[in-house]
Formats: sequence, structure tokens, C-alpha cells
Amino acid sequence: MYILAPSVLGADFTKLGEQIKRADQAGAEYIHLDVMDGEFVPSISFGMPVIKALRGITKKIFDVHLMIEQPERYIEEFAACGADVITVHVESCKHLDRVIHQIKETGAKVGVALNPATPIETIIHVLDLVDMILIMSVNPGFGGQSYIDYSTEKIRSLRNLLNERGLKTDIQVDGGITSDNVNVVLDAGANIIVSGTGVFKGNLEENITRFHEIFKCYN
Ligand SMILES: O=C(CO)[C@@H](O)[C@H](O)COP(=O)(O)O
Repeated sequence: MYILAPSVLGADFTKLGEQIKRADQAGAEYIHLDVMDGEFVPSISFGMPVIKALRGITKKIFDVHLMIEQPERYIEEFAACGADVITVHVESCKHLDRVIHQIKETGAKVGVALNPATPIETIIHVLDLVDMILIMSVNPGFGGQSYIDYSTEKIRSLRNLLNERGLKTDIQVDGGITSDNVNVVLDAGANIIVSGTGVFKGNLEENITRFHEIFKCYN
């Protein structure tokens, strides 16, 4: 199944609720919420109160990407705010296996993210414990960056590895993706596409429709 996850970092924050409602009505399957702490990544975005407030305006899947140090401090709180998927970075977890189980305990789905330069070998032992692997195709911290080309090979290798193990785990890709280059990551084996600029810049409804038209060729 192919899924579009608009990253609200690309939205106009003065109209955040309205833009999320529009993304919902235009058919986006997930809403991708980037939480940044100014430590793990250079920027600071938003946290629990904002997610909790937004939870009231849409029933779409809240896909919460924690770009924070020691995410184990906040897993239960993000789940209580309405996160349906909680993704932590392999680079920010000293005890990744423990954090994966901590997320499972809350009932949320588990995502594990890799920065561009982090090899997929770092997660081979936990592949069958997670619901989703997020391949970052930009250095995390900011929207509007360019897709890093070597991410494609990483996605392809990961999909091959999952296939070899008989796993249908979701591969999410995030950073520098628009409807102009999404084919590259879909061809490589990704099935959940995060896009900020590619959804919120220009006509939101038209952008979402364009992604879904492309997805139809893969379904
Ligand atoms: O997590 C991040 C950046 O750290 C992403 O979710 C970006 O927000 C995606 O934005 P675009 O590259 O699509 O503009």
C-alpha cells in the first residue's frame, strides 16, 4: 500500500489547522509531525501541546517523527497526545531494543529512522520488531532541502533485505521528495512518502492528487 504523509513543517503555520484539514480532505493518508529539540537536530519545531491540539481536527494517522535526544523520556506522552506511529532515530537511542518495546507498550506502531550516513546494518537485528523504517534522504532539521542521491541505493538494499526475510515492513522516505522525483524512491522500494514542500508549496489539493496518480502506477 502506498501512502502520502504530508510533513507539516512545509505548511503555513499561521494556518496550520486549516492546511491539515485540507490535506485530510484531499486524501492524504498520514499527517507527518516532525518534533525537533535543538539538540539532536539544529532546529526546534513543536511538541506535545501542538500535536494534542491538532488531534482534534483530523482522524488521519498521526505519524510522529521524534528528532530528539533520549526519546524514551517522552514516548508515553506522545502516545497520549494521539500519535499513531512513533518513530525514533537509531542515532538517538542508546538502547534501541528497549525503546522499540516501550513504543509497542503504548499501542502505537513503531518506526525507526536512519540519518543519511547511517548504514542499514545498524538495524538488522530489530527488523522484525518494527512496523516501519524511515530512510532520511536529507540531513534532518529543516524542510526544503535537496534529495541526497545515495538514499536510493539504501532504500533498494533495505527492500531487498526485507524481501529476503519475508518481511513486508513499510519503508518511509523523507526529505527532498516532490511528485517530480517520487518515482525514484518508489522504484527503489519505498511505500510511504513524506513530503513537506512538495505538498504545501503551490496548490495543496493538486499536489496531493499528483502524488496519488503516480502511486496508482505501483498499486
Ligand atoms: O524531517 C524532515 C526534515 O528534518 C522532513 O520531514 C522535512 O520537513 C521534509 O520537507 P521537504 O524536504 O519535503 O520540504
